[in-house]
Amino acid sequence: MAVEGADAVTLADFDPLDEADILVAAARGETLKLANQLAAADPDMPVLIARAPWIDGAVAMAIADPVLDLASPLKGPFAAKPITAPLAAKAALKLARLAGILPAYFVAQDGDSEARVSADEVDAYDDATHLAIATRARLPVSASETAEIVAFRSPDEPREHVALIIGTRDASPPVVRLHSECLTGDVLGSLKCDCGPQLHQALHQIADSTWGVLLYLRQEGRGIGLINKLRAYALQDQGFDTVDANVRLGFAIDARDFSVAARMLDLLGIGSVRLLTNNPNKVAGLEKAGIKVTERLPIILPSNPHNEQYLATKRDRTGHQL
Ligand SMILES: Nc1nc2c(ncn2[C@@H]2O[C@H](COP(=O)(O)OP(=O)(O)OP(=O)(O)O)[C@@H](O)[C@H]2O)c(=O)[nH]1
Ligand SMILES: [Zn+2]
Repeated sequence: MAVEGADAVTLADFDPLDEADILVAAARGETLKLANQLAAADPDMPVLIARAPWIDGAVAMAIADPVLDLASPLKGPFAAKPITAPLAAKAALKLARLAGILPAYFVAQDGDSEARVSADEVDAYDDATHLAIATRARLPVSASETAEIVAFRSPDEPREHVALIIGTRDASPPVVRLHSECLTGDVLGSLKCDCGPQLHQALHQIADSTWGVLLYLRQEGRGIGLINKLRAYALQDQGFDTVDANVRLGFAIDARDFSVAARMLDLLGIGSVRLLTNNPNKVAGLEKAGIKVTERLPIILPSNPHNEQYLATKRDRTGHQL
């Protein structure tokens, strides 16, 4: 049972004897000073924290959520236990990322479960090959009155992605922008990142070219979801940068999978692109998934006092060419 989803009633029902251990990401185990214990030494493995009598629902939430570290310094000491089902433990952490919740669970060994899912099924869930074109329509936008929108979805995944095609298609490689969803930047005009201005600049750069495509990918928060991104923002308010905030939460620095974008391009019949990005990982991700990147086009916008540090971190720690 997800720690963040438990309340007193559901937890008592799930774990009447208060003996469920707690599974967290390895990075969280490190913050909790468990990494030097043998059972928690593998940095690729989640960590199983042995349940102690003083670990109630509130303490479990403090274990799960690093944003609470300042307000409720953790008690401890915590003891790590060996993980008997490592594939299932890893799949559980991936499931948390897909669901946009904190990677922390109460673990009961036996008992009834509402649903069963295998590690393979979790892996297959976001497999980009399941994506198909659902529909397409004309969509005049401010950057181009003749744009066309194409929507994509896969049978199990509720988040649909879209492509906006601008200009007149010919045999030349289109200018392509992979834009990852950012509700705060795209919709609310957040100054903490560069997403909103990049989105509009990209649409205009595409409109100025012969033809191009903007892929709007539902990868909010670099793939960790809106609420976890806002938790990362709360950690940034405590002094951590965007990289360390993700790691403290127990996620990869960048959890996106660009094979989704490659699949969308493939379905549109596009095999080579001129990619608008400063992020070498986007180039590598597309190339690895079989799309040829003939050219990388920079997309640079002026910083503001609120995103200066964020952009510097992108340049210094995640290899962005800024
Ligand atoms: N986890 C997390 N995600 C963030 C943060 N700031 C912005 N994002 C997300 O980062 C993504 C924006 O990245 P992009 O602009 O697509 O890509 P990029 O890696 O910066 O590369 P470019 O193509 O050079 O812009 C969006 O999904 C945002 O929601 C943050 O501090 N933490
Ligand atoms: Zn943003």
